[in-house]
Amino acid sequence: MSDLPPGWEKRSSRSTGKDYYMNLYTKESQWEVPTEPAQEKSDKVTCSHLLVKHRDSRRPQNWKQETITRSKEEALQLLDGYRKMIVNEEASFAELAEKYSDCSSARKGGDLGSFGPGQMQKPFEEASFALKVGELSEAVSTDSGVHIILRTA
Ligand SMILES: O=C(O)CN(Cc1ccccc1)C(=O)c1nc(-c2ccccc2)[nH]c1C(=O)O
Repeated sequence: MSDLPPGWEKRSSRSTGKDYYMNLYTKESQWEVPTEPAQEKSDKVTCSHLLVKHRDSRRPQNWKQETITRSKEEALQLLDGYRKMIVNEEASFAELAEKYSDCSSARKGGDLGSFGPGQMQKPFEEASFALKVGELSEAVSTDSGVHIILRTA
């Protein structure tokens, strides 16, 4: 089968038997074969993230006013579990970010909107700009904590 862009997979409709395509990360589905977006040189990306803070985070407190005492190792293990649930389609990115992210963007399912170079901490920016649309990052560490990032546009 021809390669599909990251996150997409081919399904066949139970009712009509027709093939359709589902994006595992964004949960969108469509009849047309998804193609790589035109490689426009836009200097912005749109991302969502799930932040797990730890006791060495610059501000070890979350939007629920809880003080964070977990170690970085524990934070990475938690994050790995969330990433597996998303990739295995046990939950959507937005659901887990809303429930578990220590960032105030949790209330928006982790959505950060669009940003250009120079706006985010360097490790976060580099990871975000390396993602294709629909792609989910591995764990990324910043002064705020550890993150997984989903590029949505
Ligand atoms: O790093 C710090 O000294 C404190 N911060 C920065 C911050 C604090 C409140 C709102 C937004 C950003 C955070 O810890 C933080 N960083 C983020 C963050 C980091 C990278 C990308 C997007 C958000 N969110 C938060 C948060 O509490 O909600």
